[in-house]
Order: sequence, then C-alpha cells, then structure tokens
Amino acid sequence: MAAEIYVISGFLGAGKTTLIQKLLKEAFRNEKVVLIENDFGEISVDAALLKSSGVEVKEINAGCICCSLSGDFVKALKELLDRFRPDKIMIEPSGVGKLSDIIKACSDPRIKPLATVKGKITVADVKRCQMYLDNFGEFFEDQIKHADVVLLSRTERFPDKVDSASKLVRELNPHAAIIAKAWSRIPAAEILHPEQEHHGQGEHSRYGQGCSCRHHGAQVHEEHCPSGHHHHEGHCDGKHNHGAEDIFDTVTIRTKGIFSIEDLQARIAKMEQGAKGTILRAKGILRSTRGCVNLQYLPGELKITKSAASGDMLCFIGRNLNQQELVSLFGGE
Ligand SMILES: Nc1nc2c(ncn2[C@@H]2O[C@H](COP(=O)(O)OP(=O)(O)OP(=O)(O)O)[C@@H](O)[C@H]2O)c(=O)[nH]1
Repeated sequence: MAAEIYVISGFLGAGKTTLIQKLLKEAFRNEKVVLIENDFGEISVDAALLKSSGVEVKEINAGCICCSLSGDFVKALKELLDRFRPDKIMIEPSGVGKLSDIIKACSDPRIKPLATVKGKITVADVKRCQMYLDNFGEFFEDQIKHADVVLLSRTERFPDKVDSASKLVRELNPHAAIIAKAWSRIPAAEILHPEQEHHGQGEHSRYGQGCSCRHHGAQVHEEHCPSGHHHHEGHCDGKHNHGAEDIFDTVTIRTKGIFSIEDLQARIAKMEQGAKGTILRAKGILRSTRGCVNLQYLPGELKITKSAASGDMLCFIGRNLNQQELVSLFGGE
C-alpha cells in the first residue's frame, strides 16, 4: 500500500515540531513512521529532539527543499520509501521553506506510485502572523495558500489575536479548514482528517462567511505561486522562486560551555538589546548546570526546558546576522 505523506509547514517557530510530537503520541503510535526534517542551518536541532522520541528521522540540511534542490529531495524520499517501507511519512520543511516546493517534489513520478500526500497542514502563530505576512509574505503566503488545514498556535496565550489571525488566513486561503482551539482539546484525527470531523465538532469553521471550507462544493484548490504564475500539476519552472538562502542568514554555534539557566537568560537578553541584524529565531540543545537543556527563542519569547537529547549547539536564523558577535556572546568555538 502507498505510504501516506503529511507535510507540516509553518513559519519560524510556529509550532511544527510541537505538532509532530502530538501526532506521534496521539495518532501514529502503532505505525511505522519516518520523519523528514529540513532545518535551515548546518545542524538540525529538531531532528535531535525528535530522535529522542524513538522514531526514524532523516535530516536534510543546508538549504531549503526548493526547486534547485528538489532532485536531491526526491532521491532522498525515494530511498527512504524503498528502505523503510513506512506507513506514514511526516515532512517538516524549514520555517522559511515553501509548502508548494514540497508538494511539487512529492508529485514527482518516482514518488507517486509509492506515496501519496494525505495532509498539507500549516501551523500559524496568531501573535506573529501579521508581522510575518508583512515582512516575509513570499514564504508565509505560500505556506498558508497551499494548506488544506491551518492550525492556529498560541491561541490560549493570545486569545485576543485569534479572530484577526483567522481572518487573515481565510483571506489568503478560502478553502482550508481553520482550527482555532487549544491544542489540548483537538483530537489528532481532526487535524489529519478534518473532512471526517467536519461539523461534528463545529468549531473549526466558525470564522469567515458561513462555511467556506474546502469540504463543501468539491472545490479544486489550484496551485498558485506568489508570482501569480500557474503551476501545471504542481510544477513550476523555478525561475521566479526565491530560495530562503537569498533572504535569510543562519549562524550555527558549537560550544563546550556549561551554562546556568540565569546565565543563558542574561546572554539572550544581551543579544536582544545589542546584537546587530534581526534575529528571528534561535534554538539549540546546550549543556547547563542542571543537565542538557533545549533553548527556544523567538522575539519576545524564551523557553529553556530540560532536554532528553544531549548536545552543544545553538542555531540562529535572521537577517544580516553578525556571526562573530553571536559566537563571542555564546562562547562558541
Ligand atoms: N504557548 C505556546 N507555545 C507554543 C505553541 N506552539 C509552539 N510553542 C512554543 O514555540 C516554540 C517553538 O515551537 P516549535 O514546535 O519548535 O516550532 P517550529 O515551528 O518547529 O520551529 P522551527 O522549525 O524552528 O521554525 C517552542 O518553545 C514551543 O514550546 C503554542 O500553541 N502555545
């Protein structure tokens, strides 16, 4: 039987890895699952974190799965299918990857007989989606427009942002199911198969004008790219497609430092106040005086939690980053 592919996309820090962890626990417990991680950077922090949950993880690093790399991606995907014969494949593109690129690669004739895309799920952060749309629209819009399910994150922390975020998503994608509930109250089946759950739970379509979800009227969601060119069966010529590497910088640091939590907090605060360039995301696994920790940073949000995976790496994504400054701030080698 053909493997089922679920693509979990979303801008930087939206909650893709968190969602994958939920799906692994709640939906795919007894299935043979392979994860494909495409972190934008030399090392994949997400892959390290997810490996510690015991699933097969394949990392594809150094650049996004864009037109120019899709040949390699298709080859890697085909090898995985032949080698592991999985029931399910979850693909987590980089936060600055395009969902349309993944869909295109999965519709390659080498893949089609072996695997079928069953879900195109995009996670959208209610607090930051307007800012991402305004500043990085080419990537953010692509992720929203090509999704069949958009799952809003941080709805509990920012309840006042939920309506405007839902409206923004609905304007970009009139057909997707929008799920706006607290994640703890969302059964995995509702995310994976919203058509079966539709109107049973009632809540996912309460935004927009009446019911405008993709499940009514058998609407065909055409593949549009930001340039306005038409894709034919998901294929484009690649000429108009900007890669993330043209726009975003990444800095990866390896450090032997053993930090206290307070020290890490202070270094991040110093980085926020003084670092040159725009830091959009930082994440890593570091040694601390209390064992290994997972550091997750987004502007205005820092979480440092105990990590089952061990590591000594910190990765930054942003614009006009100053590598030397970051290396010296975090005691990099
Ligand atoms: N409060 C809250 N925090 C969240 C939610 N979703 C994700 N987070 C936090 O946001 C941070 C980033 O989450 P990830 O799941 O790593 O996000 P991601 O989309 O995989 O990130 P990248 O792959 O680096 O772009 C973590 O600290 C999460 O705990 C949410 O719905 N509410």
